[in-house]
Amino acid sequence: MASLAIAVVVSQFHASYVERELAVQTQTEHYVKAMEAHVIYSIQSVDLSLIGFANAIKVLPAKQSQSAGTMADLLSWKGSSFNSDYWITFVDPKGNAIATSTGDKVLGASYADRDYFKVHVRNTYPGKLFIGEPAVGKVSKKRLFFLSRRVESAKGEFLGVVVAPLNVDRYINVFQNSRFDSDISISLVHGGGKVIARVPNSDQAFARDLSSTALFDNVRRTSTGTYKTVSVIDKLSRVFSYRVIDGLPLIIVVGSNDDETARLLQQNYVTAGCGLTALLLLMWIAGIFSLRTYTRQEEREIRYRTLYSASREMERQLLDNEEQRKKNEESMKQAALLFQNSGEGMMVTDARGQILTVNPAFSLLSGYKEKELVGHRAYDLASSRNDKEFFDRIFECVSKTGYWKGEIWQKSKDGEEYLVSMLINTVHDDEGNPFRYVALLSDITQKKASEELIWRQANFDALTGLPNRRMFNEHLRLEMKKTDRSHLPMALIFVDLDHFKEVNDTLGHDKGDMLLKEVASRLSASVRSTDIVSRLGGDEFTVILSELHNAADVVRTAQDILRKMSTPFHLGEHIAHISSSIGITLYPEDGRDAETLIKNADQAMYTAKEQGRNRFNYFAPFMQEATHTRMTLVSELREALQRDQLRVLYQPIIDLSNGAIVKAEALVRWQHPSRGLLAPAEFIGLAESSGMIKGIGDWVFQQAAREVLKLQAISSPSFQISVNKSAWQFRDDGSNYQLWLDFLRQLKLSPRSIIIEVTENLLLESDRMLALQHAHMQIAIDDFGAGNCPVSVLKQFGVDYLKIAPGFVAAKGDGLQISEAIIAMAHKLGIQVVAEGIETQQQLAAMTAAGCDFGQGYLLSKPISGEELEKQLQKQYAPVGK
Ligand SMILES: Nc1nc2c(ncn2[C@@H]2O[C@H](COP(=O)(O)OP(=O)(O)OP(=O)(O)O)[C@@H](O)[C@H]2O)c(=O)[nH]1
Repeated sequence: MASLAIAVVVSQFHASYVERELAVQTQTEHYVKAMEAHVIYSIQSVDLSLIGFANAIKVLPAKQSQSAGTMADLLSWKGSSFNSDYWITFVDPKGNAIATSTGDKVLGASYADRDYFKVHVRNTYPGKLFIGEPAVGKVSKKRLFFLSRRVESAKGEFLGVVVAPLNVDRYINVFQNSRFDSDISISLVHGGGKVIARVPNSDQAFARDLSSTALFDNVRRTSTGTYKTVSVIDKLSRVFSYRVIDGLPLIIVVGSNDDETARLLQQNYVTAGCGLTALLLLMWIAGIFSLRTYTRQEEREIRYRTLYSASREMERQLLDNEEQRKKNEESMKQAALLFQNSGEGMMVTDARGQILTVNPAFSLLSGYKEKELVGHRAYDLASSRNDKEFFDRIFECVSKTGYWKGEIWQKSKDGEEYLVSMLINTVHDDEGNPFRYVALLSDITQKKASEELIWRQANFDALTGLPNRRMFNEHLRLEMKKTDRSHLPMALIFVDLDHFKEVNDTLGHDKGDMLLKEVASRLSASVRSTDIVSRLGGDEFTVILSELHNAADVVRTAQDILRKMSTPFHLGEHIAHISSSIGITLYPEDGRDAETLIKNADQAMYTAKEQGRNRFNYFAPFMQEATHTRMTLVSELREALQRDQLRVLYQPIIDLSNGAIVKAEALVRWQHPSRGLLAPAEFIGLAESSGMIKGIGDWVFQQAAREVLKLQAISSPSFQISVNKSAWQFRDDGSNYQLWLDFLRQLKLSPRSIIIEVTENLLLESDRMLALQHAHMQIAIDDFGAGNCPVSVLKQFGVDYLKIAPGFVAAKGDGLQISEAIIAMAHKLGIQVVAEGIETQQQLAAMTAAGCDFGQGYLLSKPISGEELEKQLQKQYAPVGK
């Protein structure tokens, strides 16, 4: 029983010993992990600053990276965030300290012999952090170890080394505070062998070389482990756990004093051997002891766990930090890459606006190389188009918000101005003062130009450059508002050219365009610079006379416009004579809104046309009625064709030699449901202006063709009907000639059955007349003598008939002589002549005597229906016997 009890006690104490040894090992391992986390964390945060500086120096212009002043500026910027644990020094390529973040005078101190400098000269750590051996600082006399990085220019040239000396006291304090047991030793050892920091005995241990101790025997075998040895520093036997920090030349070593374990074990064995008598007592004591041991162990266990979870937390933070560091490093690299390769121009200035650096895209944009710009004021690059107020506004905005975005005209090296969209951002120092301004620029000259073009096209008339209808509407509303404020009336003037289409018809569209341009400049010259001239379209212009002080100004302007429009227009080799009709309305007198004013001015203008053109008219309420009638008539005319209200009447044309009806002129009439039979003069103008003339013209042509078929059957195949074609129809694309010919072919009618009556002026539209001639339709010149057609043109176009204007036919004396001259001339040219408007026997006799070929007029016959004409022809051709 006793031996069993002893065996139980011994085995219990042995188990307790093993457990304790394991516990000591676990404890040291936890320490190692926790301390490692702390060291890595601290080194990485210092390294981030080094990377930041290396990158900042990299983008500095070459001259500045060698300037102690600039470097001191740059380092001192961050200086405030450093505590006394570390600082940063920039060492030039020769090893001389140039500047330091503490602002200390380090000039002259040479670090060329330091390992952390030499490795970077040899470039054995490209792009990597180097950790130098611990040493006492040359100037500070503190115990330090060193982190350093090589600094290169953007082109890879060696610019120097940034070094952060770290005060080892920082680690000593942390290690000291982490120890909850004075048995424990914690050391940070440099990979080269020298102790950086150790507790306890920090003074003795600093820079002590451990490269030939058991630690390095173990380290050379494996990067982490546990071993037992007597410390060379304090001569105590310890269980040491160590770990080489991943990727860094640093080793964390934690030792636990082994003496207490040995002593406990020995004591337990002796007690166990004291005999059976003491067994129960022993068991009781041992029970209490082991309870105490367990209690102590439990306490420790809790502390280990706490420490362990702290170390895990640190590990986690470390991982996060590592990620953050990588991200930061990456984003710094990307920022540098972006700066160099961005398509957008970038410029960095100091707080006073002096350029520090620009990127290649900026050089491309401005034409200046970086070195030509550094040190100059950013302001100097702006074009003189921007005035001082503009810059004042920018500075005010930047100083208030730190930010400005807008468009600004710049001037390139070769003097060319270009527009950029610019974004200015401020970089502040740690005290919140502006430190740098970063400007991003992109050239928007082209974009702006095309936007402007689009805007111009949308708002201005391409031919004259005047505001178009859209812009006019905007101006009108604005001017009305102005009037509301100033209480000075405004006049809206509509100007429409008289018979402008004849210019197009006779001289061609190009000359018409020239005339419109000239009209635009004459109108602009008739008004004040504050008045607005617009072109609404076609030959329709408007003038807004704003803020009128004197009502007489409107009349004066209208008269001036009338005079200027009736002054001959020199269009190349031609001279055109036109006039204009003007409508005037007043705001606010005649209408309160823009639509009403526009309608009023249009009505007044239309009345001026009706009253004989070349005049101006003020709007009066009765005009509304007239316009209303006109509008109604237009909509009724639209339906007239479908409702079969149009009629064609035929006025016989007599062969003056024998009195026979040999031809007829087709004349259209509108059988209006309430207004009776309307003559062409009452609706053809409307048909032309509303675009209905083509449909009506085609319909008349078809009616005439059908009728001539019947009339030829009754009389002779030579019977002809003439149809009038208005100038408007000739301006059409010409495709309807083909339709007409097709129609004649369908009816098996010769093209010669139809005569096309045109005015003299139309004859000048040569190509279309030739097309007609080609189609073998005959041509008659209507109202001959009223226009100014050169005789040579008649011959040139193979005109078949001249119709003498009724005015000459009716006239006696000179008028008769003119008719005789026309007849003689026509006959010489092989052209036959029709006398129009014969109303009396005398006129008939005179024309017959003058040798005129054909006659037409009320004396001979009024226009009659197709059936009536058929009857008359039947009578004329009835066999003589009947
Ligand atoms: N050359 C030219 N002609 C145009 C342009 N725009 C419209 N026109 C023509 O301008 C003419 C305007 O015709 P209207 O005002 O109806 O007729 P008008 O001959 O001036 O006769 P009234 O106004 O009744 O005196 C039409 O023949 C259009 O084809 C243009 O840009 N250039």
